[in-house]
Amino acid sequence: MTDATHGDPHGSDRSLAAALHDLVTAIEPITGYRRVALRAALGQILAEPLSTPVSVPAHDNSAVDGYALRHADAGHVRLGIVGTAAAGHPYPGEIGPGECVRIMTGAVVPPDADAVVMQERVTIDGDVITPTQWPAAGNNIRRAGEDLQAGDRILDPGRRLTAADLGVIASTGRAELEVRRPLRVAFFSTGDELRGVGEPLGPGDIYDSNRYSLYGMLTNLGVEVLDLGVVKDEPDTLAGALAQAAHEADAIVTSGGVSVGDTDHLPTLLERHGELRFRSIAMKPGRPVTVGRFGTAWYFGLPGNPVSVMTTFTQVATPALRRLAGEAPRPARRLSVTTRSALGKKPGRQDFQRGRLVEGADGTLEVVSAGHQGSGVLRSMSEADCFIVLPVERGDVEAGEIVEVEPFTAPLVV
Ligand SMILES: Nc1nc2c(c(=O)[nH]1)N[C@H]1C(S)=C(S)[C@@H](COP(=O)(O)OP(=O)(O)OC[C@H]3O[C@@H](n4cnc5c(N)ncnc54)[C@H](O)[C@@H]3O)O[C@H]1N2
Ligand code: MOO
Repeated sequence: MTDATHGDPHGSDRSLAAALHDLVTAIEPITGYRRVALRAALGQILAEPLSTPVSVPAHDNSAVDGYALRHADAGHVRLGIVGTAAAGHPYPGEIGPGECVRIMTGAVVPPDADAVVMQERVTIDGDVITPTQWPAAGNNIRRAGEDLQAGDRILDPGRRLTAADLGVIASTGRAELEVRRPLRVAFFSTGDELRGVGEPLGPGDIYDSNRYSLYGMLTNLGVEVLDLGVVKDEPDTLAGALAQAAHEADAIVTSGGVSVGDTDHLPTLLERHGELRFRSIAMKPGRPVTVGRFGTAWYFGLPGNPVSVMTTFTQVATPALRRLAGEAPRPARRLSVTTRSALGKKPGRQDFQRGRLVEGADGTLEVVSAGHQGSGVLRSMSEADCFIVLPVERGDVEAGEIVEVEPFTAPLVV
């Protein structure tokens, strides 16, 4: 058959950046909010501005175990210990000239003291110390409010809360907060060749790996997942699965069936029963990525090749799902590093090659290729820790050239 018969839906590929900009602009975040206990907010999206009613720390306190003293006493050889301050047990009295207070890390610094000497810097004789090295005024004192000042805005709505955020919020005494309801994402694999793990394979069959990598990426994104299994390459069956998914979820992610073969029905179904926004991007792998809407649900049709699924999920679906979930924009972090490997590249598409960051001879970061770059070689993803992002117009890259990398991230660790 000729091109005239088939046409070329990829003929005028758009850049990923332009397509994403239009897509993210078109997406309105879901609504729906709930009040949750602090721990339940981990990985959820904050829906209110958070300010702190208290300063953190609340008081000037000691950074070390030692002795709180008056800096004006710097000439004194000997200081009498008049009391003790421990965390949670402030010293209630006053400190006069030539006096000091035994103080533990975290204890409130008595109002008369203006420096703390570490206990390793004194000699002790009964109730008397002799500093062997005088601290400068203010030394070893953590000032009230040096972390947060009462009234400070600490977090903005749209933030997906991390472990560090939970700690910061707890430090202000807050027990409950308002978060957005989680995004609900239905996903399924398409393909007559697919078998579930644990099943025997017939001739030409393969195991459905995409539903596992998708499950992992969706879960790491912090959304609620609805696994609709494997759907046959049959238009009515696919239309039924899409209708069910659109009914039950805010977004649908599928793998396979978006290219131009006789069993690739999804773009046509989207045109007929939904709204097709685009079905091709100048990216590799993942060119036939297909995006649109079914009913009220946003639809992401990821090309079936296992590496294409993971690449288009991170580069296309992730920013869109984040926006839909109500998360504030978070541009991918890219770094310029030297490539130790030569990289094959044809001009025409933006490449997302798989790489591994390594330490160069002078301690700087370098990247090596994660091996065979075929879009079916999933091992290259699992061995990689970054994408090597090569611009559309670039050709081959020689070892020693500077390239951009995008490290894979574990979003909820800190
Ligand atoms: N004539 C053309 N053919 C192809 C083009 C093109 O432009 N013109 N584009 C190629 C590109 S690029 C890609 S990517 C693929 C995408 O194809 P589909 O999305 O239609 O995916 P399938 O054909 O269904 O599958 C592709 C490949 O991946 C395997 N697969 C599918 N699902 C799974 C799964 N759940 N787990 C593991 N492996 C899966 C499938 O068996 C195929 O080998 O189209 C090119 N063709
Ligand atoms: O875009 Mo396809 O993903 O090159 O294999």
